Amino acid sequence: MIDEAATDFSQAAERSDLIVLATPVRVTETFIHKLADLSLKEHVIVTDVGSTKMQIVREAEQLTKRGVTFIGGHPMSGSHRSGVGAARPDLFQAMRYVLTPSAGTSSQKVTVLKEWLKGMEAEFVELTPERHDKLAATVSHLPRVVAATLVQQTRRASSDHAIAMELAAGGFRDTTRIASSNPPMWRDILLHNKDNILHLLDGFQNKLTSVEKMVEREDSTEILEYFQTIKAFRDSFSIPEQHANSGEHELLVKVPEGADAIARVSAVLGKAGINITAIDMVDEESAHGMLRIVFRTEVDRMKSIAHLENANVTCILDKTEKITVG
Ligand SMILES: NC(=O)C1=CN([C@@H]2O[C@H](COP(=O)(O)OP(=O)(O)OC[C@H]3O[C@@H](n4cnc5c(N)ncnc54)[C@H](O)[C@@H]3O)[C@@H](O)[C@H]2O)C=CC1
Ligand SMILES: O=C(O)C(=O)Cc1ccc(O)cc1
Repeated sequence: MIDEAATDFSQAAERSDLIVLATPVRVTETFIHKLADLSLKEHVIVTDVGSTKMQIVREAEQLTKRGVTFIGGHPMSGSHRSGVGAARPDLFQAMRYVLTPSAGTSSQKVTVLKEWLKGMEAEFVELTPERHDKLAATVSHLPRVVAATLVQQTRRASSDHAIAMELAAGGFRDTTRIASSNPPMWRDILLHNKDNILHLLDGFQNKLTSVEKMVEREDSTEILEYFQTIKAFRDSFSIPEQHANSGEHELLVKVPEGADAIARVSAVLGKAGINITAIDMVDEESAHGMLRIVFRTEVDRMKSIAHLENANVTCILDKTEKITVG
């Protein structure tokens, strides 16, 4: 993935034709600030992939004032995972990629940037930073807060009833996957998009209150209408599914402390000719680490369970699988 690495940001930036800032959004602001003091190449394009745009584009005005082209960007795809291990060649395929060129940005520079990014096979869409932040708050930022709060609520039940999480089914998993997202990244997003998020939270709380009231009233007609109207809207659009996001072909394996789990499990699956999309430890701090293996297909996942069963690997598959290996 990396042909040549550099540890000195300033030196690398001054040699670059394209600079893509891919850090948490508040860190991105500090890098933009640093770039403003450097002697960048005349034709350089600076862009970013941050989940918020207004504050970043505002910060980048110091670059534009110096004649440096900055075009804000936000690929609308990713996952709850972070780090290079979460990368996939098709992660952005057919997904929307928002660009926020300013009024003064030359369309030729936008074309050059799209040319650089074309290998991602994303669908570009141009928005103002304001519109982007408002819409991102609705479809991405508020859902994170809701998922996190849902998990927080469930945590209380699980501390009173150990069996609670064993009862959680696919619905809980689908609704809360994003609660496992990268905390520093989301802290920064909430702080950057504060006003839009606060506004939505206000509306959301009102909606919860209406649900509360109709349940209190035991208003069966209203409750039915509520679910019907929402279902009709949700069924009216489809969201392209990325395997990396679905979590459907994911296997969680509990491994004992100190085990060279990744190597051993990879060896078994490699010998069986099963491709692994990603493999990593998800709970390195607990005595029993949790190994997450992501497969491209459900067939690969099922085959893997069988191969792990047959192999002498001392690990216990996640409780929901009810299978013991070794
Ligand atoms: N994860 C996702 O699904 C998506 C993320 N984004 C945005 O992309 C950006 C990057 O997110 P990810 O790639 O997911 O995160 P990541 O955690 O995988 O990568 C962030 C990188 O920033 C580096 N970093 C953090 N603080 C730093 C600092 N002070 N100085 C230098 N480097 C620092 C980290 O070492 C890491 O390599 C964020 O702005 C996020 O809002 C946009 C679309 C999707
Ligand atoms: O995990 C998911 O499904 C996502 O929605 C990924 C994502 C995270 C942050 C963004 O700014 C855009 C997309």
